[in-house]
Amino acid sequence: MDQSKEQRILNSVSYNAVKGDPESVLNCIDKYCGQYEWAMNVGDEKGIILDKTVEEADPTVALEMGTYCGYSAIRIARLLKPNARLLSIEFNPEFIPIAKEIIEIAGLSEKVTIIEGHSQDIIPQLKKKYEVETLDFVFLDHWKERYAPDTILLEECGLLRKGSILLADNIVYPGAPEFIKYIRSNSRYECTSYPTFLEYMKVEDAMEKAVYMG
Ligand SMILES: Cc1cc(-c2n[nH]c(CCNC(=O)c3cc(-c4ccc(F)cc4)cc(O)c3O)n2)ccn1
Ligand SMILES: [Mg+2]
Repeated sequence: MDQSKEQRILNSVSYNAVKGDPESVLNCIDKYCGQYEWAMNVGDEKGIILDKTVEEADPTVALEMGTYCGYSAIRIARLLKPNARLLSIEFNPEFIPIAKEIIEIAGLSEKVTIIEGHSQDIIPQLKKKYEVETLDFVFLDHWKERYAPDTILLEECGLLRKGSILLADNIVYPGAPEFIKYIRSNSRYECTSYPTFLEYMKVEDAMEKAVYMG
C-alpha cells in the first residue's frame, strides 16, 4: 500500500533534519509542505504568533488539541523551561506514531506527552489521570466546531486559572465562528485577534488569543 502524506513528511524529516535540532525539523517540514505537499501544520508564519504567545505565557503545563504530525508540539516544546511539559491530544491513530517519531527526531520526547482520543473525552481526565492542576497555556488547533464546547469544558473542569492563555488557530479559515461568538461576548476573557494567512497559502486566516480572567 503506498505511503500516506504524513509518512512522506516523516521520511523527509528523517532524511533531511539534524537529529536533536528542533529548528531544523521545523524548517524541513515547512520546506516540504511549502514546496511539495500542503499539510495542516500551523506553519512558519502563524508559528511566529504561536512562539510569541508561548513566550508570553511561559507555561509550566501546556495543552495542545490537534497534534497532527507534531509540528506545533515542537514549536511549543522547544520554548518550554526545564521541567515544563506539553500534553497534546490527537484523535486520529494514524498520525500518532508519525508525530511521536518527528518529535523524537527533534529531541523533545521528554517534554511532550501525546494522548490519543477525542478532546471531550480527554479533558475531564486531565486532573486525575494526567496530574494537571491548571493549564497555563492552551493551543486550540483541533476540530473547529469543538473550540467553543471544549473551552467551556476546560472552565467546567476547573482547568483554567486567572491568566491562563488560550490561542486558537484557523479563526478565519476553516473558521471557528461559534468560538469567536462565545469568547468575545464573555467578559471573563480578554481577546486579541491576529490577522495572518493560512499555512503555506495566500489565503487569509487569523489566530485569536484569549486570556482567562477567572
Ligand atoms: C475532537 C478532536 C479532534 C482532534 C484533532 N486532531 N487533529 C485534528 C486536526 C484539526 N485541524 C484541522 O482540521 C485543520 C484544517 C485545516 C484546513 C483543511 C483543509 C483546507 F482546505 C484548509 C485548511 C487547516 C488547519 O490549520 C487545521 O488545523 N483534530 C483532536 C482531539 N479531539
Ligand atoms: Mg490549524
